[in-house]
Amino acid sequence: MRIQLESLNRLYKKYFWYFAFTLPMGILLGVISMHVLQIINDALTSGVETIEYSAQQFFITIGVLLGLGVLNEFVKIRLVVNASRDIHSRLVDKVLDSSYEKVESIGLPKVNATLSKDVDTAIKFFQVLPQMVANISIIVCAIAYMAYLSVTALMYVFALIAFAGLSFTVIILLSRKYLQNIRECADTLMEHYEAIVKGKKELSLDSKRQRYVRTDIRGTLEQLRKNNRGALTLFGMLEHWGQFILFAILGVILYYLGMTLGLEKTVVVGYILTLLFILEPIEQVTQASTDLMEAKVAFKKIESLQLSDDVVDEKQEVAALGSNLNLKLSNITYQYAAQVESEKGFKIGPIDCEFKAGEATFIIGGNGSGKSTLFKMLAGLYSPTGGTIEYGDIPLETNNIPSYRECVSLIAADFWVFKHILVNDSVEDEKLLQQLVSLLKLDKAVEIIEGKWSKTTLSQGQRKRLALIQSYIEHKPIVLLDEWAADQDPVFKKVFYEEIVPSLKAQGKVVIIVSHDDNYYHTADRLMELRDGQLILHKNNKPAEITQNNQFFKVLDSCKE
Ligand SMILES: Nc1ncnc2c1ncn2[C@@H]1O[C@H](COP(=O)(O)OP(=O)(O)OP(=O)(O)O)[C@@H](O)[C@H]1O
Repeated sequence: MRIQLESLNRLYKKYFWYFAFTLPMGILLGVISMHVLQIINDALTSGVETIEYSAQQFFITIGVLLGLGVLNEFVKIRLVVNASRDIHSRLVDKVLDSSYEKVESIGLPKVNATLSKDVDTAIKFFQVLPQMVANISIIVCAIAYMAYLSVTALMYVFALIAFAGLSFTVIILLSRKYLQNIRECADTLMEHYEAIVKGKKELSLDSKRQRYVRTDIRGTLEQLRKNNRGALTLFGMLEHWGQFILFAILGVILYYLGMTLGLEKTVVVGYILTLLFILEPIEQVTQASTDLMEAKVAFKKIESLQLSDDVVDEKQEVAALGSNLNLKLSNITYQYAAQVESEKGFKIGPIDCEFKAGEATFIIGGNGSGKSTLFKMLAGLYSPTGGTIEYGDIPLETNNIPSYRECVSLIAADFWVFKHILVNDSVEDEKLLQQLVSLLKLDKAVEIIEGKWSKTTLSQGQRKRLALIQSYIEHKPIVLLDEWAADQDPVFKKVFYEEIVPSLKAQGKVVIIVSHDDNYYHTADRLMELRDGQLILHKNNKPAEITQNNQFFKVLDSCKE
């Protein structure tokens, strides 16, 4: 598949005027630099009309060179820093605007590697391109000057330059494979780093596993070393080969054209001076070609993630679909792609079921039975591969799924607590937030400072309580809780099942909970089981009426006063 470098084209368009300024300016600076060289050469060889005139020419020209060079530098710096910010922020937008399914399938290490490494490499494109154009223009001007001095000598120079150009191209093309491999190794290393940090506990307890992990990482590092060695050897060769060719040209001019064929002294000196002058620009151009190649590989990597290209209006709020509505699944299925070629991927469904507003359904099921998958579908994070989900009487489709998601509050097994607390700007909700914090015994563990939790590095049970508070004060009409109570003390389990869940029901919410707390199954309106992707009804209950005496209702009432 040929990957279009969309992000590069977009940046080209956005910064067209920067390029339109800096690239011709680079050429102009090249021409002026050569003029300086010409003044020096004239002063050295053919003599000058007056010393004053030549000196005046010289100092005015280098003054102009300084002024234009600084101006060009300002524009180049703006181009680089603005483009760098844009690539970073565009990539963040792409991750945010891509579907959950997409980001999940790419995986954290790849997203991390691209955000941290590729962007910085890609930005080299904007750093080196203007410099490269300026250097190329110096080289072109130098060639023109040499042609002016002697066309015959230039033919010899050209023959050697053509040979050098050909060899440069071959070397750069050879390096491409190494660069791609290096980039792949960076992804694998990110995965290893994630594993050794997240799996530190397991590794500390098992030296055999540590040995395996160490061997794996060393394998990747060895791959990286070999590819780095290959790429750096080629790049090093490129640099020295370029220098060698240049000295070879100097040798041909000095010994063959000058001393053997008797080329004029002014021409020989002019050639030698010019070639020495363009030594650095040539080195920079060769270095820049390797940087550009690396930048191109990084841009390709960014594009290959195939993250969303939609431009989402971030200020536009997505309206929720509505509340106090039933959630109905008709013939719903979800099929994962096969992990191994010979086996079929896991399939959930077909499921027919209605979750009523004001009712709590508990779902039980063994490991791998599909509970998390079902929750992701119910939350609108996965699109079912078959069947329809209706909220109220509205079938969920691509155009209304963002509005549906606004109705859902999910605490998944691998939940995340953001520091920023989303709470309505009302006295009642502010009070409710404070009450919830103290009811769930978090007031000693965490503070609320300027609308944020003071910290989120708490125990798993405490973090889950923070997540529950956030979920509660969001007032969303569908609440999905994946084994929320599993990490809680008996006292919090009791508050949860006997007070919080009844209060959510009383507010007319659809409440679905994955639970294995059989002591509290009687508090559910319905107990269902997921078995191999099939949802089976176990029993319908008539849970005891909510007593207005319960502690949580008192808390709610106190907030209303
Ligand atoms: N991203 C994925 N790609 C392919 N298959 C997957 C993916 N995620 C889960 N599965 C498969 O789907 C099946 C159900 O997984 P799911 O996580 O929904 O089960 P679960 O009931 O939540 O399990 P647990 O109680 O262990 O968390 C499993 O067999 C799992 O291997």
